[in-house]
Amino acid sequence: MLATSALDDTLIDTLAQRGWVVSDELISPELHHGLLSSCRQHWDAGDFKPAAVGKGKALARHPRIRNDSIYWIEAEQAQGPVRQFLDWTETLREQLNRELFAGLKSTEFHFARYPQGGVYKKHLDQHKGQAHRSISLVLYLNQTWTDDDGGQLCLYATDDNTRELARVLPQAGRLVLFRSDLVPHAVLPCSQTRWSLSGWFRTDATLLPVAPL
Ligand SMILES: O=C(O)CCC(=O)C(=O)O
Ligand SMILES: [Fe+2]
Repeated sequence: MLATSALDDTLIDTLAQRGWVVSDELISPELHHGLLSSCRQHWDAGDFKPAAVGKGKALARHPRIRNDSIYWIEAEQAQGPVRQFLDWTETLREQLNRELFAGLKSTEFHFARYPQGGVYKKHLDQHKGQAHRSISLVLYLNQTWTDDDGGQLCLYATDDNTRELARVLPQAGRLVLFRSDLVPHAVLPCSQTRWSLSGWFRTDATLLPVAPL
């Protein structure tokens, strides 16, 4: 398998029609191992910060809503597996623009670490009144994960956010794409440290100087 693959027609159609899609085939084991190493190096270097919720003046830590820590990837300095991943997301952005929606202009990605007991309560990734985040991407990095470890990503219906559509186990190399504006989702409590790489395809070209989610 190549280190990374393009989305095939089925994945593209599913994303277009259903608003979310899961694939275990897009990122090679070598690449997600490399990303996990890089993620852990940033953790060991003390680069992660507790994640906040909200925006602008309302931005604050709410550990009962989410208690992960994140490290925003600096694209200009990215090397090795991170560079390879970011280059792939550029190809993906072009593919999504070509085959689905025009107008994805930029991306942003962070590593995330949920401690034991980590959660992220139900939310949408698009801030109210700000349509910049269009497609969300999550790639799971733990090498082993079983049902007993919890930490599933729960996806809910757009028209009824109490109706659960799927529970995605955060297994190594599994990648989820979903509409940031339409798919409510939550991270269920996990019982081992949970590592991931997540980010957004945006419809604006440059990031506003605000702290993201
Ligand atoms: O890690 C996940 O499964 C989802 C994380 C999430 O919802 C977010 O960072 O906005
Ligand atoms: Fe989210």
